[in-house]
Amino acid sequence: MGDHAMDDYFLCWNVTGVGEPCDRSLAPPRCPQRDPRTRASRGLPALQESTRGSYDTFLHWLIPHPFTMPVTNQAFVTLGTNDLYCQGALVLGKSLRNFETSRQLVIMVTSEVTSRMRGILGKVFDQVVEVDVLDSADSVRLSLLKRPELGVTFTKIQSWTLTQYTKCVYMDADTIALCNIDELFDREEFSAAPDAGWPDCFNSGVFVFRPSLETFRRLLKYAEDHGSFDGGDQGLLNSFFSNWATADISKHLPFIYNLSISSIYTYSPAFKQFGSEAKVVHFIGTPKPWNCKYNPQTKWIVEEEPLSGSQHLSFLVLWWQTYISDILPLLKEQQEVTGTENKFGMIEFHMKKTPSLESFEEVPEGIPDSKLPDNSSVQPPADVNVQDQDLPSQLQEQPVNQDTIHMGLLVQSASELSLREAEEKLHREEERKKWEEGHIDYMGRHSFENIQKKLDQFLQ
Ligand SMILES: O=c1ccn([C@@H]2O[C@H](COP(=O)(O)OP(=O)(O)O[C@H]3O[C@H](CO)[C@@H](O)[C@H](O)[C@H]3O)[C@@H](O)[C@H]2O)c(=O)[nH]1
Ligand SMILES: [Mn+2]
Repeated sequence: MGDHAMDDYFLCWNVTGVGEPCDRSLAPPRCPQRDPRTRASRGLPALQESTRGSYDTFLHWLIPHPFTMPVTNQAFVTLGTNDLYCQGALVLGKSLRNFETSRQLVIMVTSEVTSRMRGILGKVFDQVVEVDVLDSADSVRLSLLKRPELGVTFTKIQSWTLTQYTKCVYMDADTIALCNIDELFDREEFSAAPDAGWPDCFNSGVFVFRPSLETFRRLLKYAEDHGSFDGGDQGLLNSFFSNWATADISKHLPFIYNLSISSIYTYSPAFKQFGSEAKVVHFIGTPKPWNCKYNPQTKWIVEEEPLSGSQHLSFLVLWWQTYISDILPLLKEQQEVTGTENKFGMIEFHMKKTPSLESFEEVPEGIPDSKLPDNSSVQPPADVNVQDQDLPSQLQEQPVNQDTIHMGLLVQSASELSLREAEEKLHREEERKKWEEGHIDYMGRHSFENIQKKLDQFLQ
């Protein structure tokens, strides 16, 4: 346990008696756990009067609580080099917030991330830090992995420059937390979980590290001298922290902190046995959740090619439910702040088939509960064969947030959601606007050759 959190923890332990961990239900008033509205929205029972009046409660009100006291010198860190990956980062950030992390949330972005997206990221993350793109430019090795885009993941090593923090947990933008995972800060650099494909290597989607300019410099030098055996950051980091596999078992994070989605079907008995203990799911490889299509009516993934099993799909659905209940409202807020004429314009971009917008301008008051979207469970539609008991417990209950119901209704009326199409459409609109405003990229996208190519494609 690190730094400030340590003192607070011991204070609490001394007061409540050694051996008796703090009772979260007795947290001080500023703890959202005590707020009846938060409790109701998360499906928690209301606190009983008797627990409020006890001597212990009184002491807890006076003494900082270990679970809610912010630890400002430690952070969860993620990376988004474009608006699509940032959508993933938003879901990750919100999942950490929903489970009341006491650590700071930081996202590193690169120049390609739009100001619109940075504004939204600022609502979830404590810090949005611009970093330079580092690219391994190692197309030969990356093509072995069939993922040419992963060279850009070298940018991840910029995490070591965040020296305002003493310890950090890096998490890929394609991960989601299923519970509070602050205990990861008890670990030391360099801790990570085994990679499902080659368990003597760690997976670089979740790791504990200590920012240091010296380590950053050494990593850069190592990259220059040796490159990366897989072309991405994972190869580089595994070579750099090469004694991870053998030196210190405490630096092996349990697999449940980085449950690779692929292992659900490559070792399904293990998933059956241990899946309910999962704390972080990692949507490694493809497709990423934001590249899948989601149908809000059936509350299930639209399968264009058969995907890998219903448990896999359940996690994708969980991602989408978090997106719909926690991220879409932020997009709407942002829209209102920036005062764009079309109130639901941005939402429209997130729908494949959008019914007429007028019908959503006002959501009628007093809609019976039965008509409200039921976000309370992640279940496949009737024709999808999955046994309830096969699903991890986290997937069987999803909090309903009263504030998101309007948005839920909006989204429920769309037949399919696709973030990729949404972003592409938005990008095209922005390009058109730039062109109309006279910002023409004569040397690049709008060069004569490119325009000629487009015309040829069109005329074919
Ligand atoms: O265009 C991109 C690509 C990646 N990322 C970031 O880099 C991370 C890693 O990329 P991802 O597509 O998630 O890679 P994985 O499918 O998880 O593949 C593996 O291989 C990568 C390259 O070595 C490692 O970075 C991953 O941690 C490892 O799980 C993402 O989550 C993002 O945070 C971007 O921001 N933009
Ligand atoms: Mn990843």
